[in-house]
Amino acid sequence: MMKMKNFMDENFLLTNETAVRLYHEYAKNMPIYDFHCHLSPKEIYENKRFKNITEIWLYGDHYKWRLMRANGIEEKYITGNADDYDKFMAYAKTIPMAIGNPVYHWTHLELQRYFGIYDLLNEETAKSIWERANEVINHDDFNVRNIIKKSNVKVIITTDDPTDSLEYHIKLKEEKEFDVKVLPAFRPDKGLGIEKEDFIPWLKKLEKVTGININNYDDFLQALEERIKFFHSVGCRISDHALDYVFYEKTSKQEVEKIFKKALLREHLTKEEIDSFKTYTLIFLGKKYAELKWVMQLHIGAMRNNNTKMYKILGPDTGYDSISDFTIAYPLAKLLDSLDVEDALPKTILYTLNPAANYVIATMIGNFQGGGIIGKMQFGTAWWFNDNKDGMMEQMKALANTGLLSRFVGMVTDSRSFLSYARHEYFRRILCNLLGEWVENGEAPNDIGLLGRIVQDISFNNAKEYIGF
Ligand SMILES: O=C(O)[C@@H](O)[C@H](O)[C@H](O)C(=O)CO
Repeated sequence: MMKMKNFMDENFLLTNETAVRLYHEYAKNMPIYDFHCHLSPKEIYENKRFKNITEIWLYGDHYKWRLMRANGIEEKYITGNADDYDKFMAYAKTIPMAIGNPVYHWTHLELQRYFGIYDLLNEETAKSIWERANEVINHDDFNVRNIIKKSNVKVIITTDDPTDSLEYHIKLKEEKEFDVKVLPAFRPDKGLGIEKEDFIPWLKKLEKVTGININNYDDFLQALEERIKFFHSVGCRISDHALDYVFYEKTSKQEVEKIFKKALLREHLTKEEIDSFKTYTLIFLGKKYAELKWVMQLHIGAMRNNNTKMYKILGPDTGYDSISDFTIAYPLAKLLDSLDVEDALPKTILYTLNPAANYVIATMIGNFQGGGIIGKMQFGTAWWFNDNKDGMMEQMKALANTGLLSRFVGMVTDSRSFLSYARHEYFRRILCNLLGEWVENGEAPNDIGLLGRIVQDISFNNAKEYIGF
């Protein structure tokens, strides 16, 4: 008779002795290097406190919002004006129905790690958990900076528009007593969105922060370069691009200059013109990133804001995105090759939202490794709809089957919630179990020292070496 494992105990997700050793002896106490998230540097600087568990959990997390909607919860209890206790009760009603979803695990991991609560969250336990969690939250020492330090986070890299003042990154950098590095990532999506309604208004913001009047494409590139230099001066060493589809159009600067002029006049642009602008501009930026030894992140394959009605009410990043199924291999190879052929391809992390493209990405990075840089090209961690047990396993197995899992820069929270650092624990448990299974099946040597080093490298060391700081 097989012995049933206890629910989410100290060996959660660890199914063999080697995995248990790898997690508890090597992974568990490694610090966190979270190089992609959407946390507010302002809230870190101001050392934000929270009024209750609803504010922490439900004010910004569209992962939870999607589950609540699927459970028939009315929007007023999700993003609407219901009171916080009623929102929490609605969430407590949803969680028991979310078994199998990573949010079910994350919810209970966060209750355990940050509140010492080991009960299951459901309608019966909700009132008690609300009271006990809020009692912890109401303590003076329950603030953003202590959450970060308790989570053993050493580096946080946020997601920042080129026109951002980076005011709070600069203020945090000047503070010596808070030894966690909070650094910006250069995310110029709005600068590549020439087809979007907010492109011209965004150019006005770019003009304002740079003092450069943008009357032509050269002015535009000069302004972008100014902001890259500014971000670099504040400690930025990484960029980030959301490529909802992968574009590539062979073009010339002269062609793009004409396209840019048309955009300034708000004239219609063809798909070919839009993609020519995006291609040339991304290649320009990639060269700048390479010059500064920055990392370039490409988040590929999201299909965003699919619900028109709700987008008009709630705006972007509110749980109405999904996976697109554009083919990416050819344009992505041409984009990367256009940089590589000029020895201007920066260290690059490729994320795919479509897991069907896992092996496209895993094999693509092998086309451009080299330059004496360990893991120059990276297959980014299972992203968004894939940051679950299956998705993480599949991404790591694809990487292992085609490249070097040992050189992987590992997990990111990619979150808007300060309690999401439990996702690193979740990932590390899955990683240790994967390696442990290989050992127990005789597919990997029982060399706990070697495997332990690989686990610690993937958990922290590789990202630190790859990005810096
Ligand atoms: O950076 C992105 O494009 C995504 O991470 C996006 O922000 C999404 O809302 C998210 O946070 C997924 O976890």
